[in-house]
Amino acid sequence: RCEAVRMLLADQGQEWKEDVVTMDLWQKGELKKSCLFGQLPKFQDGDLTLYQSNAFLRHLARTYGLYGKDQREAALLDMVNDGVEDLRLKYIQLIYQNYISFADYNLVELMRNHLVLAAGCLASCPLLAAYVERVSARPHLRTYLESAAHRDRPINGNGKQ
Ligand SMILES: N[C@@H](CCC(=O)N[C@@H](CS)C(=O)NCC(=O)O)C(=O)O
Repeated sequence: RCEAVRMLLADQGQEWKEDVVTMDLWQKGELKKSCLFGQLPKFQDGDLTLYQSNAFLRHLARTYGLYGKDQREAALLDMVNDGVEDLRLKYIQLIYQNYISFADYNLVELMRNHLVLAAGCLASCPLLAAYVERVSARPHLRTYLESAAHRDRPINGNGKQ
């Protein structure tokens, strides 16, 4: 949420000071209570305190002349920035809530079965091989895949593998 602000400031030749909040401190709850919407980031410019990262960007855009040349351009820039926010919300959903679907488990299971038959069978498909590795390395899944419950279970009903 802060990186676009850092990028804007860096590109405008500005310096800034950061107070990095650790998870331990945040989980104590006192800081959260002090935040206007119960969330970070918080931005301070002199005696002006802001919450909401898009408000930081707009404030800096007004400060550094990055908000278009007139009200019409400002309206168009708001529209674009709101579109970026919509995209960011989808990205956040992907990363924090919907990172893997049921189809991934199904595909990875089938690919792993092929690897049992022929360990090098994905060698000519490096993206697919890396994907299977990546999904298989998810901590809970990895624990299960390495367990006897998984390793010792026959894959095919006719015993071939
Ligand atoms: N709309 C807010 C979203 C802020 C936000 O999602 N903050 C998260 C961290 S990126 C947060 O404080 N999470 C901890 C919590 O909600 O307790 C913004 O753009 O600044």
